[in-house]
Amino acid sequence: MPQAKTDNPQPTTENRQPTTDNQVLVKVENLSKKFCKDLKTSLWYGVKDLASGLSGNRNDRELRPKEFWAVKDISFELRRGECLGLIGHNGAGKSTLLKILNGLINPDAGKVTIKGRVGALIELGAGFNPILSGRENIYNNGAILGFTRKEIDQKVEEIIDFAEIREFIDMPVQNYSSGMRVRLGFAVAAQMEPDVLIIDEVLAVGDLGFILKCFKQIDTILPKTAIVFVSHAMPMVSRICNEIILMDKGEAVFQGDDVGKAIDLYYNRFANIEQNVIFNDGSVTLERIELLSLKNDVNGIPQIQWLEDLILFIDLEINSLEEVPGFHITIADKEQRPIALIEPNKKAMDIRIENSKIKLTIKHCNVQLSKGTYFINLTIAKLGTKEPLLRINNALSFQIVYERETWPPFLLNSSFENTEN
Ligand SMILES: Nc1ncnc2c1ncn2[C@@H]1O[C@H](COP(=O)(O)OP(=O)(O)OP(=O)(O)O)[C@@H](O)[C@H]1O
Repeated sequence: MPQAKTDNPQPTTENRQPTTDNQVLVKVENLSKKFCKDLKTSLWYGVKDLASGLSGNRNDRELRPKEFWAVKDISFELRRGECLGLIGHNGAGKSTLLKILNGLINPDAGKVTIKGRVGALIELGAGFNPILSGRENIYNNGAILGFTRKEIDQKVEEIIDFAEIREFIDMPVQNYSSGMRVRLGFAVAAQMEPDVLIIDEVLAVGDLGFILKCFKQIDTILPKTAIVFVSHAMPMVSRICNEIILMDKGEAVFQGDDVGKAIDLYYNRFANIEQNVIFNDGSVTLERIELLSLKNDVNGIPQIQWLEDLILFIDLEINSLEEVPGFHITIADKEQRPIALIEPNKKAMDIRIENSKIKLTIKHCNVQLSKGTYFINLTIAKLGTKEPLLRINNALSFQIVYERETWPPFLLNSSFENTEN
């Protein structure tokens, strides 16, 4: 049966390769892992596999009833200085892949070869003995990584300082908060100078101060380390990864160094978000919200070319209103973070009142939002107050089209024109 093979040299700092070394540290070849949806059937298959394994009659590449591929045919290589991001929706197979890399589970097909010392931060608290203190766990983990007691003695203070939990270091880990466990876990994994560092989701549990510290540490060790990083936080992925695999149902649906493109594909899955009326006091009804666009995508989402004008039409039916209301319009990005306000001023806004209707046209010239999907959130309030009449999130989604994939929300059209006096 194929095994996750970990080829660990004696973990001394002397045998580390120079940073310019192009040696492949993680090699994953056609890795597959299947699970069974039903425990009883799974146990039955286990017994059958054992018997057929003995007679050498096992077919690892076929699914039996109730089985599915959690990881299917994944291959990649990682060298020092490379950080691979694994992204995908819940259940895509990311953690299963990490667990195979870390030797926690065996694959059904394929092979993993890892060279050097592996630091892993896979599940919150995994790898820690809950009844031992933080300090004792540092020694345990260090020993598992192959360090001698003397070597750990030299590192332990650095680890405690990095984790910033000195006050609690002699308390049993089971009494730590989740953030404290992550701090200790990352400090051990990253400060032990691993050749390969495997990080699952858990970083998100840390507070911002600690996350920034982790980024700094990752930047420091990356030239000497190969990193595999799983996260749903795309800003984190884009910040540290230079390779990416987008997984879906265990398979790599996108793989390469175009991190922005993979993130865009990931988000496209969630582009069709429905309008969400948050508040409506009944005084106005939204009849139409539309963008002037020449093209729609396959899902009917209007598209605007980068640097084109954004022209927005809003028609309201007045039910009971004494004066023209104020319009507050925000643009949110794919993660629903508000990234821009459209402040309708007299020049860019045209308001017409026809019978019982308000027709508003807003024009914003030369849109410099970068390629991707955005959402318009609309609040209509009494003029000069914040008292809302109607609030709708995702009133409209639209796409900016451009050939360049960029992660930041703005791609500014910089030029030296008009800078000279
Ligand atoms: N031990 C197991 N037995 C049976 N099924 C399992 C087992 N471990 C994981 N699975 C299944 O394998 C699939 C992949 O799970 P995995 O945890 O790898 O996904 P993931 O991409 O890490 O998801 P998330 O983003 O939610 O963490 C899921 O359908 C999950 O239910």
